[in-house]
Amino acid sequence: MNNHRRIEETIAQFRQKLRPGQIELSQWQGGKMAVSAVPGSGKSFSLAVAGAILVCQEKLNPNRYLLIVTYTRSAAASIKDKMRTILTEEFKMPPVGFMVQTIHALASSIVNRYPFLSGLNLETSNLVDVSSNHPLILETVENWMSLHSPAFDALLRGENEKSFNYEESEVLRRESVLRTEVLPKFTHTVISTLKSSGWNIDNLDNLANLDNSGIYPLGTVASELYQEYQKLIHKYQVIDYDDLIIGALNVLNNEDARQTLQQEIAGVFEDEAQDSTPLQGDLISILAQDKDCSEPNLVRVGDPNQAINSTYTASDPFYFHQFCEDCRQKNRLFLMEQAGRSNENIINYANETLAWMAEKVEANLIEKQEIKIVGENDSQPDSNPLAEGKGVEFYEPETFEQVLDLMSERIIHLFDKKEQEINTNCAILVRANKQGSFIFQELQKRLSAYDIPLKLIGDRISYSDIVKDILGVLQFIAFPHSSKFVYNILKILAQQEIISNQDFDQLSIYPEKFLYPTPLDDALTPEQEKARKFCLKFLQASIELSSYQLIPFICSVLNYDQLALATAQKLCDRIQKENQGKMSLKAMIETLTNINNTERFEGVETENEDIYTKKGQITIMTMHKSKGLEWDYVFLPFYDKENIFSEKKINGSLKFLGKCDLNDIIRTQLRQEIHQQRLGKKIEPLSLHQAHEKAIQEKQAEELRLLYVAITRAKKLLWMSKSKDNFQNWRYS
Ligand SMILES: Nc1ncnc2c1ncn2[C@@H]1O[C@H](COP(=O)(O)OP(=O)(O)OP(=O)(O)O)[C@@H](O)[C@H]1O
Repeated sequence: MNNHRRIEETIAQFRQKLRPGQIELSQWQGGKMAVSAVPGSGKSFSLAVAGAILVCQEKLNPNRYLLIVTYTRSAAASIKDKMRTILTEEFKMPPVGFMVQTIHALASSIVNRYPFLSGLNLETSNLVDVSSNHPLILETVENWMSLHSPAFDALLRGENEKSFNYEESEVLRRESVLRTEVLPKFTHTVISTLKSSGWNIDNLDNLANLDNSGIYPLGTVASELYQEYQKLIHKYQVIDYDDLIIGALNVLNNEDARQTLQQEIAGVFEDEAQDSTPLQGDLISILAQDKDCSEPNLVRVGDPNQAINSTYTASDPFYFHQFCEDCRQKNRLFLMEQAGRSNENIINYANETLAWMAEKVEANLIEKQEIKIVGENDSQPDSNPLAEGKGVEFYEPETFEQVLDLMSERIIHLFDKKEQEINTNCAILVRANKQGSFIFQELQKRLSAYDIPLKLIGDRISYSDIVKDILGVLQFIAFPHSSKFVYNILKILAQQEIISNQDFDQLSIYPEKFLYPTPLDDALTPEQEKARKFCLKFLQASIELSSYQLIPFICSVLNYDQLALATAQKLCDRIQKENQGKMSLKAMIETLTNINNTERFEGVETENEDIYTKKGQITIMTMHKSKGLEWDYVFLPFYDKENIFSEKKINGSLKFLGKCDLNDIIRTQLRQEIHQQRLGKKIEPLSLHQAHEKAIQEKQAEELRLLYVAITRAKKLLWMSKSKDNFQNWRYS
């Protein structure tokens, strides 16, 4: 049989295994296509199959290849692996003619190829991963506050400006709240929303439009913060992740470079398209453009109901939604509705819950979709498996203690059978990390007589967090009279769950009073006293221990796990090396500040996703982390759909700003402006009240989508419970 016929036959065999939606994807030959898919329908699986078919049919090669773009490294690795296997084992072809990259790896390869056109210099600049507590953001806030702009004064005066009389301790308190709690998040939102949409620093004046919409000139605040941030980016010669995308787009402004890249790229497939930002969408659209065709060779695959990062990152499902609408009008929208992951009862429950969710929030925030079971001859092994018990179990005992008892009993029953221990896996999914550590401790006690491995996946194991924590403690030791450093250390202790979350602004305004109160000062509460004792413990250690022992001591107080301790040890070695063996407090702070400000950190990731889903193991992790994964049994012990609609309480220290969360307001207002600009429409900016209402809806919808993601991870059993004394206040922590 000749090679061509063999390939055609293999393609035909593959297509027989595909489901509706997957087939159309595998038949794609050019132009725009949108695929909206339900959870577990095989998005990554079919992208890999369709990709391999295209590579073989079009004889793609390193000079003209298919580009597949994803948003996480693990997804990229998994698709790459699948495509290699299909090409080599099924098609007996070399694994070439395609490239799978995360969007940032793609941007960086373009910038590296055309450094002069990008406007960036990756050789001399460090790449920084900016979050709201990154030093660049904190310095931006600090610099802006020291400008004393009228916009800052408006925030300081707060909602009831007439009753504010600039009394010293209240000014200090409000400044501290703005500096530590409000402005870092606000700044991060502004920067990431504006930069990721390509809002140029030259047209910041347009932001003043927003100022008509409420008591605070938020547009002016946003514009001033953006300028301060950009000054720092240039001062420190660093590049953030949005700069990378902007750099790649700069390259594509050059006609020669653009045409070269477009000629190389036969088409672009995008996975998880609901997670993209406007400029990321622009980048792939331009790369996918074919010179002979009016529209790009672009396939975007996603699930609008799995958009779970859009209220705290710049990713915005609005654009995938628009793309789908555009394709729908041209009959180029396809649905992947069949999913073989879960038992039918779980699927029915997920569908009912989604329909209920769609009723609860505004249209477009929840996509009405229905998961269908796969056909009889489906090729997925053990598709829509038999249920364990009823498949869906729901408990509502009086107390959370009873929830823990019920959950332990169920787990013991499930894992008691020897065979199952090896062949099945299980996850307990929680909303917040500290719920996870609490459950972990409680289950350890209850399951101690059984040999059932429990694995707690925490979120705080990244290298950059460790650097920040140690630096924060050392800065406090060096400057215990600084309100800022006292505040930081209290935050670090609370994050590590060593002390409880309290009003840290109040404690840190006058550090001396807090650390060394006199009998005339107000007595501290037991929780405040505990926080004070930990601070003093660090100060005491700095006197009693040698500087070589200080970092290990800090790590032991912060309860670091083995992985974090190993990282801390590496840091000590690095500090020693950079300071010719000297480990003075000053040297440690300088080195760590430098690392923290300018370096890009790869977390210490010895863990890959396989350890989350290991057979015979019970994994405890957040719902956010569970996206893309699946387990035989899934437990949701904090399940409470109604609770999502209870209004989030405003922290007492923030009350002077009114009922609205300024971070949510600015995100909503900016997004509306950006959406309008992109659609070429112009409407009045949202008022403060409208933006507040809209932000609440968006947050609730995202909480619902998160719950939907968690529900759809289960294959054979979905176990849910809510107790009358549920930990309501844990939900948003
Ligand atoms: N046509 C098919 N034939 C055989 N197996 C399939 C088929 N489609 C999907 N699968 C299998 O279904 C499972 C789920 O696929 P995949 O992980 O790609 O789903 P997904 O849509 O990305 O899920 P999620 O949205 O929940 O992340 C995988 O084990 C995959 O191999």
